[in-house]
Amino acid sequence: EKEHKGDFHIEEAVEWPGLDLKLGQVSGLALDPENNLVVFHRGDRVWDENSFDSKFVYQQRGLGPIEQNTIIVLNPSNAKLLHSTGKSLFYLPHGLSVDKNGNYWVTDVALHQVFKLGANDKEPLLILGVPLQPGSDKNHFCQPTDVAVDPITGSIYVSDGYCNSRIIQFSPNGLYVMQWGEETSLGRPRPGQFCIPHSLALIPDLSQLCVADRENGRIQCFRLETGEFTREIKHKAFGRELFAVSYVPGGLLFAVNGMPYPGEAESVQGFVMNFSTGEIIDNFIPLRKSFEMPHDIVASEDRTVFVGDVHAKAVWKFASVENMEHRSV
Ligand SMILES: O=C(N[C@@H](O)C(=O)O)c1ccccc1
Repeated sequence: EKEHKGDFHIEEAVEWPGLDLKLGQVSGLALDPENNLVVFHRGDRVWDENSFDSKFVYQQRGLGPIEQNTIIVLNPSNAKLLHSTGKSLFYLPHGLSVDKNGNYWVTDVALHQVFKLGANDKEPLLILGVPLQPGSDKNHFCQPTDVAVDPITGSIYVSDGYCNSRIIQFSPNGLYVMQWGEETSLGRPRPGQFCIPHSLALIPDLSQLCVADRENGRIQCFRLETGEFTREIKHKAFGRELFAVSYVPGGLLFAVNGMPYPGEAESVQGFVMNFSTGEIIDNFIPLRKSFEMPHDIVASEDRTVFVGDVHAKAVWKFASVENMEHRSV
């Protein structure tokens, strides 16, 4: 029995049939208001070293948008397909979140855009950014990675991105409000500096936004209203890269890291943390197959966790189990 603190322990739900869903690269996961699993995937398209030129301009626009439905909604127990949408809209899906009204919010790193889609609409309700044009002003993104909407204020937060180092806040109807963040300078990364802000976890009850600062291998959290830095969560066990974060009300923070660099000790895995102390209380890996590039993580209030992998093209489900010692008393 592996070491873990307290009585919280999760392990793969091996009855979940989501490992062979015949999806493309799985880039984003979210849970909708009915707690169904929403998956954002790339169909037959892949992001590889030929996808962009040195100025971050997408090189395969001649292929046209992905023909398959890139947003699919699954029953969280048996992975049955409930709904799908998002065909002929996207080139390289990346981030996904679902707002309290069930709208899908996504980012596309090839289009350098952010989209709001109604659950049953074909036409987007809102688009931010200029198609296929990278940039770093108020109207352009550069490979935006994720988007999150504050359920209380309706404010929109975008993590921008692979080739920018900032978080931008927009008003509920998409007007630029403010931004914060800067590139990591040489030496030790300082608060508010990013090296690929890669995933967002919005914490409405604490009015904070936490960011997976991917290549700095850390989580940084900020005040929603001001962008003021509140804290950093970083552990040696994360290794060099921290890919994604997800928060569940009640105070647990979930994360996944990256594959270890050659010779590095820290293995690729999921983490469960106590948000207020930042302490790791459990970690987890699949029983079936292995993490290759776990790219997004989403957790529900009953502590069910899903992890999507962009290289394994798989979605694992994890569930919390009673601690074995508990049962013996
Ligand atoms: O990080 C990369 N990709 C993943 O994050 C993703 O696929 O979202 C990547 C980096 C360099 C070249 C090609 C891909």
